[in-house]
Amino acid sequence: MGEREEKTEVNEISQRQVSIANGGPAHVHAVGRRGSRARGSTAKPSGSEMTFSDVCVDAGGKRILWSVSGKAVPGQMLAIMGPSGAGKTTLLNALAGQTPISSGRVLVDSRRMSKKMKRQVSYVQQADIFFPNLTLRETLRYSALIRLPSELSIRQKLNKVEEIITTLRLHDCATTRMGDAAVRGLSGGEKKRANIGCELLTSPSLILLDEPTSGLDSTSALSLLELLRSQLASQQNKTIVMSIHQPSSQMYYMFDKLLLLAKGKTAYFGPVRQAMSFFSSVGLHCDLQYNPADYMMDLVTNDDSRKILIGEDPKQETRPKKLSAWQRALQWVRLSRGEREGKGEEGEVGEGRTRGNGNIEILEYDNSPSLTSFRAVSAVNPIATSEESSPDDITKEVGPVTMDDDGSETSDEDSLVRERKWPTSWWWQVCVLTVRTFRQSRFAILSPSNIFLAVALSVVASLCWFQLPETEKGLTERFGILFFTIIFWSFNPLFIALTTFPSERVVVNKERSSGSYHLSAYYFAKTISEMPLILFLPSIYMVIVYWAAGLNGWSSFFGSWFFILCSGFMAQSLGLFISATVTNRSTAITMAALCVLTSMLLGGFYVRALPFWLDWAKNFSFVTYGYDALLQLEFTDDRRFTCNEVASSYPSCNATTVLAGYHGSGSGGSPGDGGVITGADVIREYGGVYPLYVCFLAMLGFSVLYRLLAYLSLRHLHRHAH
Ligand SMILES: Nc1ncnc2c1ncn2[C@@H]1O[C@H](COP(=O)(O)OP(=O)(O)OP(=O)(O)O)[C@@H](O)[C@H]1O
Repeated sequence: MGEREEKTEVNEISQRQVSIANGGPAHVHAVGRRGSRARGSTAKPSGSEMTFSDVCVDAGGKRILWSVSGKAVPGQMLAIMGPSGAGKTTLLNALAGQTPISSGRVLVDSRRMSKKMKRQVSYVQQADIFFPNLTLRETLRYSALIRLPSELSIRQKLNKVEEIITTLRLHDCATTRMGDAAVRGLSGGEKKRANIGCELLTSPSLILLDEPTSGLDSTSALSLLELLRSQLASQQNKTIVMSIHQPSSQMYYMFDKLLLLAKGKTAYFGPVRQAMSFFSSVGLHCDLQYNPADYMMDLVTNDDSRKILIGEDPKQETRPKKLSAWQRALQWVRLSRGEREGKGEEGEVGEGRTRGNGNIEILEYDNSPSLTSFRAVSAVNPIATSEESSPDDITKEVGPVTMDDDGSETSDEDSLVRERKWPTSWWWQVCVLTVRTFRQSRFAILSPSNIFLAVALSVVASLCWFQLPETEKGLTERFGILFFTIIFWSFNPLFIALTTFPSERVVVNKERSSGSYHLSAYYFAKTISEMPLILFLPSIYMVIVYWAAGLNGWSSFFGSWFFILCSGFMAQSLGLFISATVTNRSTAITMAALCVLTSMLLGGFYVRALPFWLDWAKNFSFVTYGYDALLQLEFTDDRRFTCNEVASSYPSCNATTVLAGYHGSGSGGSPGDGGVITGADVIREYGGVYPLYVCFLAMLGFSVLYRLLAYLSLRHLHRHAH
């Protein structure tokens, strides 16, 4: 490609991205443009046309979807209906590219969905997954800042958010927190609209929604559907595909097309208004008073009618397949079309058996309605009308498809729709995510309960170890307070990470699956933003307890503070690693408890003399380095501890005998200085395994290692999930 052509393409892409974001009538992005071109129209901004043919999905060792086909076109709403377990969510996941399909094709504007194209398809999942502590406006703003292309100014992005808030009538709750089970926030309906709003930010050409009305009262459900119909489908000409359980008749007739599923198979696909005629034509008559959606649900849950519709046969794996009413109707259309067009051999139509041309298989009609019913079906069914396509024709409509370098099929116009891989730069993502994570995490880390815990334990510790004397009693008590401090400020960040990260990971997975940002940007932002937060509570503790206990002066205070923070950072990193690797929460807690208790045992307080073959293990305890550093900072060379009590009983008092009294062990040791033990004596006997700088480097090294492993684990899990 020449330089000039390249520039033109870059310009096109920039304009397209800006227009995508603006979502105004002037926006004609390449996908839509191609779709429009295909239909010979360029005037209207266009959604994307989605066709799926013979989609089969297997999971857990069984087939969940069986050759499901359909088509959704711009400006229309396609409803996917079916009883619980029919495969609606599985189909939507497959259409959104989040579940691999075993066979068949999903095409958007005649191209198979590549990673880049996934960004033009918005998928509003059933669960409303948000950060509970952010307000609705904050949620939309951060999403806009990251997901809208960098060609737009911040002001334009924020304006887009306000537009969405207005469109979805969310003004009244814009400053309300999203909330979750623990924190009250937006109502169910508001959350649904917020969920849709987040996806609308990027002005997608195709919107997939999984049961957006579930959990809503009938008025809210109707108003949500009206909004989707009028604002998105009619005004903005978007393509909407939505699964829905049991709509009222008013809601039902808002859809253009219906795909009815039963046990993973197609029971009907076509215009909603012709569905009832189709069912009548195969002998399934409906009382006019009946809500059509309710009636269809009855049909696909009733064994007899379902057999007619999907040709269910328990032994179908081994016996020649019975064909469903739908398949037979389809075959009839193919056959009659072949006859009309005079292609190939003329098909023979028999009472119980049909033999067709090259395209038509041998069919068995078992207990089936007569062929005349199928003629009737063809008269009412969209598959037989000229302007609509049957699922079988869907693949034929698609132009030549070739393979892209990323392994996805692409057509010759693909170069026009090459999107930049990420809408914003890595650094921009880090900046926005840092602010967002800070705002979200401050509620989790600095929650009232965590603040209360820190203050309460500071007070209790201060009372227990108030103004420790510089005697042998104070000396041994100092071991206790230092060990308690290091353990407390390791446990706390570790368990905060364990309890908060799993829910955060769900949101990140959702955002990452729509290609919003780099995982590394999120992870880097998380590390930076949480640093000041994890420093805050230990700082309160240190200020209170250190001086209340009368520990070793200013320089040791700052040193100890620093090492407590390092220890907290290291423990948080370990917590992240565990919760990123072990997705089951109770297993993660068990793992964490194992790590913590083992580290405590090996940390140098409970067991002074490990067996020689286990001595190396203390290097992997996350308590060892922090405790060792605190001992060295407390027992500096200039400290003097008067040991009169011990000296009166044991005239040859030395550091070993005093400390042995505390620890219940001790052997030999250097002679003391009469009744005085120095800090140097203590360190020589019981601390100072590693110099301070080694303690620091070890803690830093372990923190980086745990974080790196957590990152790799997250990346692996994300790739595995998608
Ligand atoms: N990973 C999986 N392993 C095994 N079975 C699965 C898996 N995913 C889905 N299924 C099964 O596939 C069927 C269809 O599930 P799906 O969630 O698509 O149904 P649905 O129509 O969306 O149901 P609902 O309306 O209750 O949400 C169900 O019987 C479900 O148990």
